[in-house]
Amino acid sequence: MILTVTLNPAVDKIIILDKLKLGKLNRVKDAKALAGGKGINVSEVLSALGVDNTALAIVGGDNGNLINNYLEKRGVKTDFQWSNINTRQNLKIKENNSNRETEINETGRVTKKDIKAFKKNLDKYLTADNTIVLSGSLPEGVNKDIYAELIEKAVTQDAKVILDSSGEEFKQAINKAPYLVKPNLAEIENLLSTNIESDADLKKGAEYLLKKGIKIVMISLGAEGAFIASKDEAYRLYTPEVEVAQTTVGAGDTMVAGLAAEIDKNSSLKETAVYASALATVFVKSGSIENVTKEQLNEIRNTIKVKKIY
Ligand SMILES: Nc1ncnc2c1ncn2[C@@H]1O[C@H](COP(=O)(O)OP(=O)(O)OP(=O)(O)O)[C@@H](O)[C@H]1O
Ligand SMILES: O=P(O)(O)OC[C@@]1(O)O[C@H](CO)[C@@H](O)[C@@H]1O
Repeated sequence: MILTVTLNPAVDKIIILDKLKLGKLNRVKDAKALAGGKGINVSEVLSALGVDNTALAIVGGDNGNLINNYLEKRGVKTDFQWSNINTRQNLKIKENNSNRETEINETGRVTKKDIKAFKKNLDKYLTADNTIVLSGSLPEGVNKDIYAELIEKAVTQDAKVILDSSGEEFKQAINKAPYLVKPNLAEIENLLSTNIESDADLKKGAEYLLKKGIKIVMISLGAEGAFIASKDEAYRLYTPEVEVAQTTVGAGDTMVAGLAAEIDKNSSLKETAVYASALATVFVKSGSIENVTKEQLNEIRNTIKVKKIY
């Protein structure tokens, strides 16, 4: 089974307007509030695909209730730790005239008690049969080594950990050898303090992570596609150009959902990468995975070009 962990979930408030006028009154064309946070998005995609999974998260207050109800309506299985602190709200501003997206994410906060209870609950899921997705930033009140600590525990139970994080917590976590990491370009550049401009640079970046004992490295490159590597093989994937239907927010999470689904099935590295890339691209093109048909997914899948690096 697949489990997703979101220590810092959010209500995503999406605001759509023609052009954002800073320092002026702006009237919005459309607005909606969705359940968000990276692991929760992964669970939503998996559930829409009919892949068995449970979303674990710390939630609280009215925003926690909104997330809970939203997921319940969509048939997403959850096992939430309830906090006395209201879950954060993240603002996403989409400008129709330019397609520019501006994200304003709150920090989020939990107590030591929330974390202790969450970890205790998570322990029961750490078994060899499970694939565990650790995703997103950490709220205030959580130590930066928490992902490292959770990976260390999962590894001793032979659970496979997929990690999508950044900053200090990412740096600490990679030393505990999660099964797969999915940095985007900025995250890997930041980790290595270098610019990545070529396939050779991508290969070097992936090698740095593989040497730590990580089995698979998937580097997502936005509209440019992705790069995947294990110690035995590596591929550069070129995805087709598509028009952004709504927003690219959540494209990375959709890719992680695809990776988790394929890894849980023990698919080949190439098939895993192609499926995850196709899913992310079809999400960008359609605005959601909910209404995507198998035919639409296959159409994108067949247009992805794959170059073998080694
Ligand atoms: N503009 C785009 N056009 C086509 N495909 C895209 C676009 N943006 C993202 N994708 C697809 O989604 C994948 C993940 O995107 P990206 O590298 O931006 O991840 P991310 O930064 O983790 O995303 P997120 O915005 O969810 O945090 C890409 O590898 C690609 O397959
Ligand atoms: O602040 P974090 O945890 O880094 O990212 C949170 C977030 O921006 O990521 C998701 C999209 O990937 C959104 O649902 C959510 O608002």
